[in-house]
Amino acid sequence: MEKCKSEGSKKLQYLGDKPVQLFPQLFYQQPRVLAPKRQDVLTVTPWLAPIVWEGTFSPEILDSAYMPLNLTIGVTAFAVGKYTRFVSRFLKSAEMHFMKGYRVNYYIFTDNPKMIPDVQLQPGRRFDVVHIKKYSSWQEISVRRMEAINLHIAERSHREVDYLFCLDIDMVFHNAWGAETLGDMVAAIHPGYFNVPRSQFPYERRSSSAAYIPDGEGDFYYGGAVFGGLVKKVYEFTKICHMTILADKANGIMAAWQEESHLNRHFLTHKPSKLLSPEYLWDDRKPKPPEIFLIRFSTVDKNYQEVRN
Ligand SMILES: CC(=O)N[C@H]1[C@@H](OP(=O)(O)OP(=O)(O)OC[C@H]2O[C@@H](n3ccc(=O)[nH]c3=O)[C@H](O)[C@@H]2O)O[C@H](CO)[C@H](O)[C@@H]1O
Ligand SMILES: [Mn+2]
Repeated sequence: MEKCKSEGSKKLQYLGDKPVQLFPQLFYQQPRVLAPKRQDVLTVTPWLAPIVWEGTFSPEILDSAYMPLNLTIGVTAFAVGKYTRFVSRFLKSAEMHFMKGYRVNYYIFTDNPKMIPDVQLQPGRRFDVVHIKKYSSWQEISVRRMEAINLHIAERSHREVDYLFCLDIDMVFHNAWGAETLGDMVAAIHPGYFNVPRSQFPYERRSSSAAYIPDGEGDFYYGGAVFGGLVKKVYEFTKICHMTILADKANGIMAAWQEESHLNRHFLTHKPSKLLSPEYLWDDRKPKPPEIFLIRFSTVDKNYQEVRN
């Protein structure tokens, strides 16, 4: 009661006659209804989710809307076994390009906290090491991320972040990744399949799997290395993916591309509200087509055999 009273007695300050500037003045080109910025790529899905491409958005306008919200953006990344070697490059490049000017919490999940390097972070940014067990196969390590992220959101990160991105660690940021990526539920188009008929998507094709997608269905092929959204949405999403993964496990099935197959199955019926173009999930081994103006986040070339054993 006392506390309420003393807070209630705070007076509003008189600020003089200066008009309060609700919207800071910004100068930018008028958007033109009949002159779309990109005509060479799809910029909106049939369910009206934007597809984010360089040239379609203004970082200044977006920052003027999102900065005042004082958001904290979370990142989960797993470094289990030999994948600890990727942490330093990942974090250093993220400090240069990922959500610059925003508060960021990195959550690095590992079986070996001693191997996580101490990377110098910008003010307002921090990282937490989350100790997890190591599963014996790389498939199990990859697929169990859904469960671990889901538990971590419930226990901790739901209180600490507004948005959460779940990223592969064998990746490097090369260019800006900003507020244009924020959305309720965000998926990324896989760099290997943006120009491929859906009959050739590597969806799980066995009807006995909970990740099954029959021929003739599907929108895009999304990568498992990048997804995110409002922390509550990511909680629900990871919960469902973990459940369908467990259902497969009970039947002795591992989907063709592990959790990526389950993610694709889920996004077929629960359409993401925003899509990231392959600028946000690239693969350095691929030649860059002219539609990709810049690469923001890309895989590190690695020796699969060596690093997974
Ligand atoms: C570009 C892209 O969409 N990549 C997906 C693709 O894999 P990748 O071939 O990129 O798989 P990967 O070897 O990078 O494994 C996925 C992630 O799991 C973690 N990890 C994996 C193994 C291990 O021993 N220790 C460890 O920490 C690590 O964070 C890694 O980045 O297929 C995988 C499932 O098969 C995932 O869906 C990846 O997201
Ligand atoms: Mn990867």
